[in-house]
Amino acid sequence: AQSGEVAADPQQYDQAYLSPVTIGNSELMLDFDTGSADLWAFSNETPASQSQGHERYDSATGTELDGYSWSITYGDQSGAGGNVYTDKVVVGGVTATRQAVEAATSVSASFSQNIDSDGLLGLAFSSINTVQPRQQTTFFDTVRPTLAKALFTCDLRQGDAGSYTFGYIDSSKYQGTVTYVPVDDSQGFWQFTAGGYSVGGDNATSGSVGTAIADTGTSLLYLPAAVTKAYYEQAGGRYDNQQGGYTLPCNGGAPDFSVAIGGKTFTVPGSYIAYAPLTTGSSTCFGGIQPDTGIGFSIFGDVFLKAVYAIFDVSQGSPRLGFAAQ
Ligand SMILES: N#Cc1c(N)n[nH]c1N1CCCC1
Repeated sequence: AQSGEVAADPQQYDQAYLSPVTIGNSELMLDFDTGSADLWAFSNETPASQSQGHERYDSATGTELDGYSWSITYGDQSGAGGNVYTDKVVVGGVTATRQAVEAATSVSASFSQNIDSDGLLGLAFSSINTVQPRQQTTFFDTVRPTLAKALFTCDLRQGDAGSYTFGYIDSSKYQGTVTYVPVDDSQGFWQFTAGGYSVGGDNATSGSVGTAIADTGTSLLYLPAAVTKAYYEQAGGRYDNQQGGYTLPCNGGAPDFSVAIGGKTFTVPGSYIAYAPLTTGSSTCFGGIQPDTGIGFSIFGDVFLKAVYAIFDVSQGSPRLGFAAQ
């Protein structure tokens, strides 16, 4: 049975985390994304004008799936599309011998400009993979029958290298016990229900967050508008229409944010919520908590995930998420 571990290296401000993946004879840095289900890469088929500075997958090592294509648009309106091959993919020593690899023939500007990232490795459910005419499986779903345990874990850190593991839980990476909650995979996401919250450690947990997804591909923590408003009232923040979100002082006074999941409380340090200065040297920061208005559910992105050890587990038949304090 296979198991393995791969580093998750943070980009500036922990905007995304990138991990080394070998595809055929190419080694690329991919953004592991539990919020999508396509494994795609810059490739020899991506126009040079769009791929300056990126490592590229050389599809010569793959077997083309004739007549297959893919096209994806993310919530931030970025996107990519192209052709499909099968090839050998290795992540932290875990090998998928015939993994669907989606070679980009076109990528949107934000992908071209982010030269650290050579593509994405989707870890949501394969039901939302975009390959046509026949949907393909994610790397996790491809290797799952060969794994020691049918799960992967995520240990993201603030401003430091974290890791993903496949096939095993590393108990040295968390403190205390793991709290598991059921996952509703009907929309293809790692969707769960979050409970009451509190700001700044005041134990009067109020309200309830509700339906949420665990999404490593999203930088911030998107919460219901009322919860977000309550946080910034205590944090001394304000909604800045020009910035398109809440901002707050960078000065280290931001209160912690706590949320109950499975009856256990998990806390995001205030320092994670003073996310990044509006511009270099500014004493006003863009907030790491933003309203989830229009999304349809809350998104527990990297701002939350780097405060916990997360276990994405399908070993029990129906899927579940495990959280433990880091
Ligand atoms: N928007 C968005 C988004 C998301 N909710 N999960 N992953 C995302 N992206 C991965 C690369 C670009 C955006």
